Amino acid sequence: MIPLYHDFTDETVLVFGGGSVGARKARRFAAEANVVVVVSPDFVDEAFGGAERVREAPSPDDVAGWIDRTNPALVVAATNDEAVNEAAERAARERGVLVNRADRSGGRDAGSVVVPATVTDGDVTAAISTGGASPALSKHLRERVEAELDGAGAMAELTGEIRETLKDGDCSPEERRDAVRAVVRSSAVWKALRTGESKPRQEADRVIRNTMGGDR
Ligand SMILES: C[C@@]1(CC(=O)O)c2cc3[nH]c(cc4nc(cc5[nH]c(cc(n2)[C@H]1CCC(=O)O)[C@@](C)(CC(=O)O)[C@@H]5CCC(=O)O)C(CC(=O)O)=C4CCC(=O)O)c(CCC(=O)O)c3CC(=O)O
Ligand SMILES: NC(=O)C1=CN([C@@H]2O[C@H](COP(=O)(O)OP(=O)(O)OC[C@H]3O[C@@H](n4cnc5c(N)ncnc54)[C@H](O)[C@@H]3O)[C@@H](O)[C@H]2O)C=CC1
Repeated sequence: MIPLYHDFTDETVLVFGGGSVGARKARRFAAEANVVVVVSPDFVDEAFGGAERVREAPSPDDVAGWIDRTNPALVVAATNDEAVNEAAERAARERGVLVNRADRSGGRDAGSVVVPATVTDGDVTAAISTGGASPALSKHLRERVEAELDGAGAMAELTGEIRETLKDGDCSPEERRDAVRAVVRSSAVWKALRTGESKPRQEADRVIRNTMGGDR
């Protein structure tokens, strides 16, 4: 499997199953997707991220109709009824719609989607999957990576600005690459971004001056 980031901004996500797994996936996708619809005969007492909840218990034969009516980019099969999850997977696949089986780890068909554990800081996103082998490990590693990514969003923003400034200047692409590499490696810049004790841009400019001066 190859991780690819998918933009759901203008898309619909259709979730079957209103248990805690359906709720977690609904919250995840409602943070970005235009519309998230959860179809289930009952709903656990948890947040669904503002998703639309439809109280129905579709039979395996009914599932395709829901996909046709809502026209989703992704179907999440998160019921505790294997036949319904199976039908959702089949109907989605027949229509060329992405499908996430929450009740399956191994034996995936081509085109299936795994929801990874995710850490986000600003525009920076890290995703962790164990190929389905151990979701608990994905969660544990996500918690560890969270600390590592602290300040990464601000670092992306700062070095994004620096790249633009250097592109407008008269340095060569090699000099620009070395300067940006030095900034992202600088513990002084990271510290400034994380603590606010000094000005990140000033720290970065100091690092760049040293780099441009050949002091590497
Ligand atoms: C294949 C996959 C399909 C998919 O859902 O996409 C899948 C499948 C299954 N999960 C199961 C169990 C658990 N899942 C979690 C947690 C998460 N599960 C997530 C993803 C995935 N889970 C995909 C693979 C990801 C990968 O490759 O690693 C995360 C990362 C993302 C998310 O769901 O948002 C989220 C952590 C989010 C976070 O915190 O960051 C916990 C931990 C807990 O609850 O504390 C447990 C209990 C402990 C355990 O069993 O490990 C079971 C058994 C059910 C049973 O026994 O009945 C199955 C089905 C099976 O194994 O057959
Ligand atoms: N991917 C993951 O992270 C995890 C996956 N699982 C798997 O996902 C499945 C769901 O887990 P939970 O939410 O904990 O289960 P749950 O039993 O709490 O919830 C299942 C939901 O599906 C609903 N449902 C039943 N028939 C339906 C139908 N015909 N149409 C629509 N909804 C229907 C139920 O009413 C219930 O709301 C489990 O079968 C389990 O194998 C479990 C834990 C974690």
